[in-house]
Amino acid sequence: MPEGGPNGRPDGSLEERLRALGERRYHHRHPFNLRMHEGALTPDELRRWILNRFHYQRHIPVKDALILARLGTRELRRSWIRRIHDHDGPPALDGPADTARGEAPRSEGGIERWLRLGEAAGLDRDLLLSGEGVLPGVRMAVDGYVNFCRNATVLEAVASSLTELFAPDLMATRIAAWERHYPWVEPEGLRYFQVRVGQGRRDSGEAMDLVRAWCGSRADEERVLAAFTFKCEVLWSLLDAVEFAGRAGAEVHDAG
Ligand SMILES: O=C(O)c1cc(C(=O)O)c2c(n1)C(=O)C(=O)c1cc(C(=O)O)[nH]c1-2
Repeated sequence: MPEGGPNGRPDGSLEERLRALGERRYHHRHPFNLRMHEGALTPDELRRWILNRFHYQRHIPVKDALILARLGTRELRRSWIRRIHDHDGPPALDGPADTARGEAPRSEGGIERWLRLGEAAGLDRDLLLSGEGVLPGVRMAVDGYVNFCRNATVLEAVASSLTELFAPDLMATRIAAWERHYPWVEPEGLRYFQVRVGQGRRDSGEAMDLVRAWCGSRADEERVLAAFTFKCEVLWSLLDAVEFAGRAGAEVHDAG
């Protein structure tokens, strides 16, 4: 695990470099997102995005568990574990009784809210849970992210979450665009994004503090920027796959 400690450079510099990189490479610029915001997506395209993004969502707590296992102190683990609860829902205090019925508890968490987003757009939760219709390129992108968090240094793994510096603003744009252009999606479905705006700000702030404290050299900063770039490419590839499926061969891999 990297040593903590100040890096002797102005605090803003690394964050400024990350923000400049994200301005160019984050998926807010992807043509699929631009079409989403303009209101140009068909219902099938929007549903395809929701279904494929669910594959990403359900792997976020998996990659966070991989990071958690590699954090070296109680304090860091106590803080990071919150991310898993945010997605999977709060801990099941009554233990196995909660899951003895063989079904996941329905207490709220991001995964449950995403399933409700699917339902609000007309997608059955069992379809999302089945994984049917997830595009090959999306599987590759998500595998890439999980494996990165498994194999890279913990500094790089945490740095790869820093795309979340940009997610809250993108989600605010998305909420406004969906209310305006896709009123057929029941408003309850937007709750995932409404809750996530605050969580994303908090999580990216926490990750930025850790990365700043752990960067001991210019070479570390370059590793952080490379990890961030890699994650931008994960998000970009995911949307490439969704976009392309709409143009060719959609019937092969499409849920509908
Ligand atoms: O909808 C989006 O544009 C978007 C982007 C990102 C991101 O930038 O990684 C995340 C999320 N959403 C998200 O919902 C989420 O829970 C999340 C966790 C993480 C992460 O890397 O730990 N990124 C993101």
